Amino acid sequence: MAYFVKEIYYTLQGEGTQVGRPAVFCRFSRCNLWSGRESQRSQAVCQFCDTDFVGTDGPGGGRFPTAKALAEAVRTAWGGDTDEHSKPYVVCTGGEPLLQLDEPAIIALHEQGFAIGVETNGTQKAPEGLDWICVSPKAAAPLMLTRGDELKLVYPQPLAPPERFQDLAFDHFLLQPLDGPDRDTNTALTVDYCLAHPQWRLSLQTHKYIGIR
Ligand SMILES: C[S@@+](CC[C@H](N)C(=O)[O-])C[C@H]1O[C@@H](n2cnc3c(N)ncnc32)[C@H](O)[C@@H]1O
Ligand SMILES: Nc1nc2[nH]cc(C(=O)O)c2c(=O)[nH]1
Ligand code: SF4
Ligand SMILES: [Mg+2]
Repeated sequence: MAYFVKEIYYTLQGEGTQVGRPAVFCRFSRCNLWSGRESQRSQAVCQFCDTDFVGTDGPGGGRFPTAKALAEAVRTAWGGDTDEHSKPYVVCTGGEPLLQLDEPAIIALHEQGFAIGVETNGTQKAPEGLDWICVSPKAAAPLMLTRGDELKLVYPQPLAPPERFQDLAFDHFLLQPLDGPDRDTNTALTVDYCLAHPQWRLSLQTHKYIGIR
């Protein structure tokens, strides 16, 4: 199977429990909850997306004909050491990565020495072998993935309050302020919710504050 990838680049994980960890970001094209076209945002199931995932024209992006070719491109983006002190890490995101990320890709990435994280909207089943699963539920989308390593809810979503997710089988529960024109207000609301409900921790999108991607 061929893989369609918007961009592949090396940066720091900006969000969630693994914040600050060097990682190759492999951003798959396409999402099942929005076409990616601005003209269709207001009709989309997920309307707050902060990401361009359309096409394959970003840095390091392209159509990769095989899992091996994809994994080699990820390895090239890592560049540096792969000794026992610096096991390489890839974050598969998108778009919705679980529309494309399959077991052959996971095997090929493991063969290149990578631990594999995924950022998913939780509407698809996850293939075997992932090392870190971050689920970020969207209010209007059915949640299929009800277990994983972290649940990272964008807050506030009036139709998806944190109470709906607090008993699911995740090790970490995070609230991430909804970015957009009301980011500061949403950050204050998120702080208040975490203070009142200490099961939840604040996840800031740190890369946006320090000007990295
Ligand atoms: C662009 S999504 C791609 C992965 C997957 N489709 C998902 O939604 O989880 C990556 C992360 O950014 C979050 N995100 C997207 N738009 C956001 C926004 N406007 N404010 C805060 N977080 C946002 C998503 O909830 C998700 O955790
Ligand atoms: N630095 C950085 N960290 C991230 N963590 C999750 C991201 C995503 O878009 O999935 C993201 C991103 O876009 N950039
Ligand atoms: S599900 Fe993820 S990639 Fe898809 S539109 Fe929403 S935030 Fe963007
Ligand atoms: Mg992002």
